[in-house]
Amino acid sequence: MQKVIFIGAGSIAEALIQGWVEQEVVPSKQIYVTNRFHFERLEYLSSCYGTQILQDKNEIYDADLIILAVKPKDAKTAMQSIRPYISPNASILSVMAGISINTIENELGNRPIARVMPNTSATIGMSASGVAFNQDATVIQKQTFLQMLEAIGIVIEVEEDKLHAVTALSGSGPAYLYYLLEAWESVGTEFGLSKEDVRTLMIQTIAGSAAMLQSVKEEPTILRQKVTSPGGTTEAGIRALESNHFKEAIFACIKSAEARSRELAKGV
Ligand SMILES: NC(=O)C1=CN([C@@H]2O[C@H](COP(=O)(O)OP(=O)(O)OC[C@H]3O[C@@H](n4cnc5c(N)ncnc54)[C@H](OP(=O)(O)O)[C@@H]3O)[C@@H](O)[C@H]2O)C=CC1
Ligand SMILES: O=C(O)[C@@H]1CCC=N1
Repeated sequence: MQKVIFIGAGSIAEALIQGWVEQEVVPSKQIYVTNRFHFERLEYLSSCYGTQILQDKNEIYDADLIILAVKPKDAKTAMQSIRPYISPNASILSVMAGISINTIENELGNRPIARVMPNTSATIGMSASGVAFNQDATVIQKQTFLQMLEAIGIVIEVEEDKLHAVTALSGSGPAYLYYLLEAWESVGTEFGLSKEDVRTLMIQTIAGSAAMLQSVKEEPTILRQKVTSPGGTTEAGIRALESNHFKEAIFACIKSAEARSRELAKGV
């Protein structure tokens, strides 16, 4: 990629920029960023990562790749604002939740489009991303998109409709784990442990459990059974989760997020 332009320079844009710059996927001098009002943010990104600030929309014309990274509610205005300046040769990578490939084609014309759902762990090369392509993306262009996404973590290709579920699971997923850690810290400190000690223990517990799932290839149910001694502490804990409707809460969480992604697609 010679010239990459981010339309929207918020949280996920920073995660992608940091991942791509550190993994040397795109040299920082070839990455341009723009926002609507928040120009200090553009200066912050330049100072941290060496990215360029888009000074004039005419600079969009020779971009090879446009990254759409604005909130879904701002999607149409953002696309309409760049439409007169995009060259027919530019490809699009959109990370906007819910915004369909069809909507992007209607606004920006038929061209290669990757609709991607990454997560903020892209910052450290650990994103879990889903991607769907439009029909204009050639095999070579898909490979290029996939290489960019593999540089910031793992990626799976899915049918576009399944991106709503990917968004609810892995797109939002880091927030659920951070929320869990917040709860563990609250209860751990009730027992007199320091917040720092609880954090140290539980971050390693999350990392160790994830590494076990990746390396030993056993079902989560089996791994759970290996922790759960009959009549022991884990059994008591799991029973409390069940009586407090843990599974129902998780189902409600993912289904609400998936439904919200579908609403965003309709502009609700
Ligand atoms: N955060 C996350 O974990 C993830 C987010 N996403 C998706 O990424 C998108 C961005 O999310 P996030 O980074 O969190 O949002 P942020 O609010 O952090 O960033 C959005 C940015 O878009 C800019 N913007 C808005 N309108 C325009 C416009 N017309 N032209 C140029 N820039 C504009 C805003 O600038 P200003 O402040 O100046 O208005 C802001 O900096 C969303 O669609 C979200 O669904 C996908 C995966 C994960
Ligand atoms: O909360 C959101 O809408 C975005 C999409 C996935 C993560 N953040």
